[in-house]
Amino acid sequence: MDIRVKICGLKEPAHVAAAAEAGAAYVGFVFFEKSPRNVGIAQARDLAVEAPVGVAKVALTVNADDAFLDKLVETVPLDMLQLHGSESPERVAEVRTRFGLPVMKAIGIADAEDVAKIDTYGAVADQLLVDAKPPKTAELPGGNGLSFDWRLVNRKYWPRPWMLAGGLTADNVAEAVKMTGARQLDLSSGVESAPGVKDIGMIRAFMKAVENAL
Ligand SMILES: O=C(O)c1ccccc1NCC(=O)[C@H](O)[C@H](O)COP(=O)(O)O
Repeated sequence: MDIRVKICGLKEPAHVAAAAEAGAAYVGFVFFEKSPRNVGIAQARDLAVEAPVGVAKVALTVNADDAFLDKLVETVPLDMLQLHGSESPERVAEVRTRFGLPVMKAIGIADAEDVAKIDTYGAVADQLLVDAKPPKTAELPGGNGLSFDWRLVNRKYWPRPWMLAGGLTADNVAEAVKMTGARQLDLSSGVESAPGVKDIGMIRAFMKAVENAL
């Protein structure tokens, strides 16, 4: 079984193309103004329209309201919405119904109590993103290049497809897959030469490391 990879925080068509060419199944666009990876709706539209056929285009939003999501889904050809804020299970269900796209809910993990939340969101989301919980001092609610203790999700089963995220790199991905059993992975910082600056060589190296991880 192949591992499916999502490369998040892409801002340039060449990086979207390189991710797809290297075998990424998903590409992610970040809508969060404080992020060095932030894109506007018009920019995301151009990236999505030019994306190679077959790669799934995911929009990452943080506690977005209906007006923003209306504009987003009307303008950008998307395959999935990723909710990366403190959206409640009720809000996840509402977004799923209202916008007619599969919804992936990110859950930040620092301890076993956080792991229990995955079951709650598993009842309402199409996919789950199991990510490191951001430190209280972090500016960003995700994309901080930090891993959590992978033993917390070792041999867990959830009734929804899930992705492992948080601090993945070409150097640690084999161990991450071995410890967690993840079959989908999501990363951003691990393929960047500086915050928000994707590196095609690092994208290729990560995808190669994933191929060798199984
Ligand atoms: O990447 C951002 O800047 C960002 C901003 C606001 C919310 C979430 C954000 N990123 C989430 C991700 O890119 C990934 O889902 C994940 O957290 C992995 O990030 P990384 O640890 O950098 O590989």
